Amino acid sequence: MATEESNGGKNASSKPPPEPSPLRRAKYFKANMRILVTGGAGFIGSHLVDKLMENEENMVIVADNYFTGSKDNLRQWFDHPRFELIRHDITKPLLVEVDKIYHLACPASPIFYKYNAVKTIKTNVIGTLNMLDLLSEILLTSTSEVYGDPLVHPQTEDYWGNVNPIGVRSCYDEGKRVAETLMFDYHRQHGIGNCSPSFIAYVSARSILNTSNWYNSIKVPNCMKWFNRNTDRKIFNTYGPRMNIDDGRVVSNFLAQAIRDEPLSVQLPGTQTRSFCYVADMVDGLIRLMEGDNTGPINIGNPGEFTMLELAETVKEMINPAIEIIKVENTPDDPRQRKPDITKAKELLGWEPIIKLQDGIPLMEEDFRKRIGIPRK
Ligand SMILES: NC(=O)c1ccc[n+]([C@@H]2O[C@H](COP(=O)([O-])OP(=O)(O)OC[C@H]3O[C@@H](n4cnc5c(N)ncnc54)[C@H](O)[C@@H]3O)[C@@H](O)[C@H]2O)c1
Ligand SMILES: O=c1ccn([C@@H]2O[C@H](COP(=O)(O)OP(=O)(O)O[C@H]3OC[C@@H](O)[C@H](O)[C@H]3O)[C@@H](O)[C@H]2O)c(=O)[nH]1
Repeated sequence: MATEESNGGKNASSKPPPEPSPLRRAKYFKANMRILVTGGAGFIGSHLVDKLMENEENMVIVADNYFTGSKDNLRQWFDHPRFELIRHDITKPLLVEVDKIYHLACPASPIFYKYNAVKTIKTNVIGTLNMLDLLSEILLTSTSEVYGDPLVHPQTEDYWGNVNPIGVRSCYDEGKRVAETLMFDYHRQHGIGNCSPSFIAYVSARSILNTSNWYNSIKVPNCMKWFNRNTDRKIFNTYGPRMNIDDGRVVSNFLAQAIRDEPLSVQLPGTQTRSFCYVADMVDGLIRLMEGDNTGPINIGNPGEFTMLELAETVKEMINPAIEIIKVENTPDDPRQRKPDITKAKELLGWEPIIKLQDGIPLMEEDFRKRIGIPRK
């Protein structure tokens, strides 16, 4: 240890401050904004990664357990020096130092989220806690399902919803509601305002000290508060290329059925409505929210509203006019209507969707035909 004596009697404080390391000027040191995308191997996540990778200042880390996602969706980035892929289940803590988190990990198709309901709710609750404990700016992709079977139409962000807490969909919609609560409790308790880059050293220190136990056992210093600008976004039904062909959601089901010459299965009564947003519009909205100063929640979705029968007619007309439309049993608690009020997104983010359903379906059809292996006749 340097003493006054070993310093030749000089007071250490009279020394000039050390020069910053020359590494600070190195390309990757100064340029990169480290961004974690949980669920980045999934449908929306992989499109988000593509967009984030376009910015040379971003280093993108994906954490995914591949339950509904696939490495194939990220193949184009495997050897890229600004990209990392980690097989990781977010119900377990993850030690990474990042500046921003897009927190998407969660099965989104009703078939898959009901398959292991306990795991789904753990992903939403424990997984979100684990991500919040990284003390970074974080954006949660919540869902229009938090409005349940809505009694307010179209849905505004201040509507509290009409959700069955013990139904088969609860693992997802109640799970996301708890995730939203956690986001806002962390925000109120530990965080206000924007991320300040000058405090990055504290983020680094955290991962050495280990995450949640350390975090829970100390009084969070004021500087930590700057990191926790949590943003919450309620996503409405999204569609586009790279959806799992057997995903089970309505647009992917109808497209795959139409391409395979199978009848379109409209679940009863067929008059229930949804609003469909093309994935590129969705990704644009997510990035705008993260880059802006708003906390949310903010609805992101396309307000164009269709009954499922109308959707089936549209797909039939555009892809395969010869196929039949049949009615099949529905599942419990299916919301009867859903349409976002996007006034807040327009005013605060300058965002609104630009791709109409009629323009988005052919883009998705092209991708599905390639993967199913049935070209257009
Ligand atoms: N697509 C939509 O219409 C829609 C609508 C509302 C909200 N959202 C939300 O957007 C997000 C992405 O949806 P998507 O349509 O891309 O779904 P997706 O199923 O294609 O992607 C989810 C990804 O999360 C991963 N994942 C699931 N559980 C995980 C866990 N425990 N640990 C790590 N990774 C895990 C999956 O493997 C997958 O890659 C989800 O949070 C979903 O709730 C989607
Ligand atoms: O083959 C099908 C599949 C679904 N449907 C109907 O289509 C409607 C939409 O069903 P989906 O399974 O695509 O999606 P849901 O709107 O029920 O849930 C979705 O909501 C938003 C997101 O959080 C999730 O992506 C998903 O949970 C429902 O009314 C369903 O009954 C059909 O008519 N036929």
